[in-house]
Amino acid sequence: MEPQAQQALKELSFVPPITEMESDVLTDEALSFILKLATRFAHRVPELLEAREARQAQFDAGATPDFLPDTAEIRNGDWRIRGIPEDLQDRRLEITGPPERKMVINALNANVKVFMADFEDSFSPVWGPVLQGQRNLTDAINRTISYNNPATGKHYALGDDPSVLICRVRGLHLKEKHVLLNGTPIPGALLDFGLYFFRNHKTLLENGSGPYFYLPKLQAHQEAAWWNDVFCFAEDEFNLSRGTIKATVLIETLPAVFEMDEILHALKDHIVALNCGRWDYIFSYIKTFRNHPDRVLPDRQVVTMEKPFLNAYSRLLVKTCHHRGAMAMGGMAAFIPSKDPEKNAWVLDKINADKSLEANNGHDGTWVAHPGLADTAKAVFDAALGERKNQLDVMREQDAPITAKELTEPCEGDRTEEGMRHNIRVAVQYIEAWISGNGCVPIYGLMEDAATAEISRASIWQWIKHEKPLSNGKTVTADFFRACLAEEMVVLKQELGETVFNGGKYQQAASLMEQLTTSDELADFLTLSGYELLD
Ligand SMILES: CC(=O)SCCNC(=O)CCNC(=O)[C@H](O)C(C)(C)COP(=O)(O)OP(=O)(O)OC[C@H]1O[C@@H](n2cnc3c(N)ncnc32)[C@H](O)[C@@H]1OP(=O)(O)O
Ligand SMILES: O=CC(=O)O
Ligand SMILES: [Mg+2]
Repeated sequence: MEPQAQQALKELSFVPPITEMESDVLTDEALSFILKLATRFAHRVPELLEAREARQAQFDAGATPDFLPDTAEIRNGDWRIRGIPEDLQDRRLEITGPPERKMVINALNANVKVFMADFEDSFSPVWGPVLQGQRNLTDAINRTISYNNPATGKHYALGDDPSVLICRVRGLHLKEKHVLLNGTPIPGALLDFGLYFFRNHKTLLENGSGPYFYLPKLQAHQEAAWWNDVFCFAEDEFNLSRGTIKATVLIETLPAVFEMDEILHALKDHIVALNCGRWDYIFSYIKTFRNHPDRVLPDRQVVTMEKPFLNAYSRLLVKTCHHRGAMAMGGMAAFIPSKDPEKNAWVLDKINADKSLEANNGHDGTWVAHPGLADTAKAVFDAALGERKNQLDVMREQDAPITAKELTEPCEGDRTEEGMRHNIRVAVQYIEAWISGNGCVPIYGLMEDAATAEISRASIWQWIKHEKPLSNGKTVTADFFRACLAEEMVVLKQELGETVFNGGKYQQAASLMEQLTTSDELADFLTLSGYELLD
C-alpha cells in the first residue's frame, strides 16, 4: 500500500468498519483523496453554516434580504464565465432522478440531453445506496451498466447515444455519519464529490465529456468560493487544467437569489449555469420569512411560477446568467404521468404551460421528473430555440431592473383546511418513505421529494406560528394541527390499506412530523432529524 493510502486509513475511520463488499468503492487510493479533501475543506463547512445562522438571525429580527452593498463592484463589473464545453451547450431538456441502477439506465436512454443523477432531494442517503449509487454511475460512464429486473425479467442496457451525465452531490448541511475524520463525520458533499470525481474524471474526459456537478442549496457566494477551492484542489491534484470541472449551481434559496452575480464570479472558471430550484426556493422563502407575519404562504397548490415573486426570480436568473455567458436552467414541474388518459392529457397540458413560461422567460432548458414528460417538455424548448442550441442571446432588457421588492413580494392566495390536511398526508407519507430509504415517491399524482415535502411541513409550522385563520374561519394552532394529524393518520390507513400501513414506518413518520411542526424553532431541514433514523 502507498504511504499516503496508509495514512488515509489511519485518520479516517468508518462506522461500521468497511466491509469486503464495500472495498471496491472505498479503495485505499480513493480514501487517500477523500482524506485530502476532508483535511483541507471539511473544517470550513461549520463556519459557512454558522454564517447562514447569523444571517437568518437578522431576518428573524425583521430585516429582509437585499443585494449586498459590499459586492456592488462584482455586480457592476464587466466579466464573463470562462466558457461552456461543447456537450453542455444544448441542455434544452434534463431528466433527474436518484442514482438507482434501473433509473440511471432509463434516464440515460430517455429523450433528453442531460441526466442529473441525484444524491440530494430525491435520495435518502442510506450508506449502502450511497456506495451503490457511485458504482452505478461509474458503470454507466464505462458503458458497462446493465440491469435485469427480477420481477418482470426485463433486461436494461445503455443505448447508443446516452445523455450527458451530471452528478448532484449532497448539500453542505448533510454529514456522512459513516466516514469520520479524527472522530467527526465528514460533509456528505465531499464524499459524493470526491468519489465521483476520483472514480470517473479520466474516463469522462476520454469520452469527450467531463466531471460535471450540480451544487444544491447554496445560500451565499462564500459557499461558492469554498466549492471553487475544492475544484481547484482536485484539478491540481490530478494535473488537470483549470476549469476542467464544470458546475451548475442551483439557486434555490432566497438569500442566494441576491448573490447570483457573486456566485457566478466566485466560480467563474468552473461554472456553466444556474438553475431555478423552485421547490427548495419556496421552502427557503418560508424559512427566511419565518418570523414575518406578512409573508406567510397560502396553500402549496397555488404557489405556482406565475406568482410575481417566483416569476421575478426566474427572470432575474435568466438575465444574470445571460449577461455573464452562463446558461439559465429552468426547474421541475412536479406533475408525473397518469395511467388514466384523460388525467394524463391534463398533466401534459400543465407541463406544456409550465415549460412555455420558462422558455418565454428566456431559460435555456428545463427539468422533467419522468421520461413520460420528456417529449412534451422538449417540444416547447424545440419551438423556442429553433435552430439554436440555447438562447444565451436573449437578454430581455425590458425586465431591468428586477428589484428586491419584487423578489420578496408577499404571495396572495387562500389558506384552506383541506390544503393543510393534504400537506399533513403528503409530509407523513414522504417522511415515511425517506426514513425507509426512498427519497422520491409519487403521492397523489405528484413527484414528492425532500424539497416539496419541506414546503408541506414548513407551511403548517408557519401557519401555527402566526395563528393564521383558514378560509373556513378556523384558526391554525398546535392543538388543531395535532387533532388533524390524528384524523389524517386514520385516512392514510384507509387509503393505503392495513397491510401497507402497519408494515411501514408511518407512526414514526407522524411523530417526526409532529415534532417538526410544533417545535418553537423551525427546523432547518427535515432530512437532519430524518438522517438520525437512517442506517
Ligand atoms: C425538487 C427537485 O429536486 S426535483 C429533482 C429531484 N426529484 C427527482 O429527481 C424525481 C425523479 N423521479 C422519480 O424518482 C420517479 O419518476 C417517481 C418516483 C416520481 C415515480 O417513479 P415510478 O413510480 O417508478 O414511476 P412509473 O412507474 O410511472 O415509471 C415508469 C418507468 O419510468 C421510469 N422512470 C420514472 N422516473 C424516471 C426518471 N426520473 N428517470 C428515469 N426513469 C424514470 C421508471 O424507472 C419506470 O421504468 P420501467 O418501465 O422500465 O420499469
Ligand atoms: O432541486 C430542485 C428544487 O426545486 O428544489
Ligand atoms: Mg432542491
